[in-house]
Amino acid sequence: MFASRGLLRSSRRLVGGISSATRTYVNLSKPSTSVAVLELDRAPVNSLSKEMADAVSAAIKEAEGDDKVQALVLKSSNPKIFSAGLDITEMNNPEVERLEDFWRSIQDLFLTLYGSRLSTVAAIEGHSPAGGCLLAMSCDYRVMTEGENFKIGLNETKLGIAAPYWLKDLFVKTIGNREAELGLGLGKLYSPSEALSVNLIDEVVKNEDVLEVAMKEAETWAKIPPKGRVASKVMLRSEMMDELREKKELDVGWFRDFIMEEGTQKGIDAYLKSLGGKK
Ligand SMILES: CCCC/C=C/CC(=O)SCCNC(=O)CCNC(=O)[C@H](O)C(C)(C)COP(=O)(O)OP(=O)(O)OC[C@H]1O[C@@H](n2cnc3c(N)ncnc32)[C@H](O)[C@@H]1OP(=O)(O)O
Repeated sequence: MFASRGLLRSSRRLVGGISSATRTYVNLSKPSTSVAVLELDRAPVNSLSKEMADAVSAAIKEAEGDDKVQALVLKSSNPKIFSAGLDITEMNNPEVERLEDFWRSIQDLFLTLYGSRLSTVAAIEGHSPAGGCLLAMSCDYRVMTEGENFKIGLNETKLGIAAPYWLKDLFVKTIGNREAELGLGLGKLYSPSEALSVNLIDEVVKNEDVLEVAMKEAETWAKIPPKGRVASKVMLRSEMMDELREKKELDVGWFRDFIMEEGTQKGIDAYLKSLGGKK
């Protein structure tokens, strides 16, 4: 067994170039010469606030800055929650300017992770709804921990919102049009075995094995000569990324208008209150 926590702690270093408040949201380590590990670490549920999204993007770029690193494992500090997706409080009664900046940070995170020169392996520990599923789908390979109560998928419609067009495109690319119609329309959250059966993930493993399996997979990808590997990734992914780069501000406007609608706000407010039954 890979001694994940000890190893991460011993090789942990801080991400440079970002504020000290932001640093606390991610841990970047390099347990082997060619593989870096990026741990999401924003309690309680690794939700993606603007600062969290910026921290993850910065950490990916930092890992890319090391020429020896060819692969990255994305994991969680919480064994039951990979990421609860976007921080819903960012969309609840927001200041317009902050809301727009938040969305730009989410777009940038997607472009950074999906377009990384590194081979990326998601070690999906537990729940991974919505934006969590976006992180996982942006990777090259997905390993998820077993446990039929864990869920992954795009449940946006259940919050009364819609996934942006580029997330819909990524979903279609990953699981095909028909399954995406069902998944998006119903806001379906898949158990690990269901997710495997529709190719949303690539492997289901025991909780205690997830990092070891993800590391092994990352080492396999890291051994592929980077020139051809990266060129293939660019061929497969650049069209979608170019389109988003071109339409970034249009997409910001769509997001802002959608979120600021009174009906959307009512839905988000009710959903947030229902979470944990505490708010
Ligand atoms: C047009 C717009 C397109 C925008 C696209 C949006 C994509 C998104 O990502 S929207 C976010 C969707 N995410 C979810 O629906 C997940 C919601 N969370 C959960 O289902 C559960 O929290 C969980 C299954 C992940 C974990 O369950 P658990 O029982 O362990 O924890 P909870 O008691 O529910 O939560 C603990 C704590 O955390 C707060 N919280 C949970 N998720 C979020 C979140 N996404 N953003 C902000 N805050 C979140 C929850 O309210 C609890 O807070 P309190 O302890 O203060 O009550």
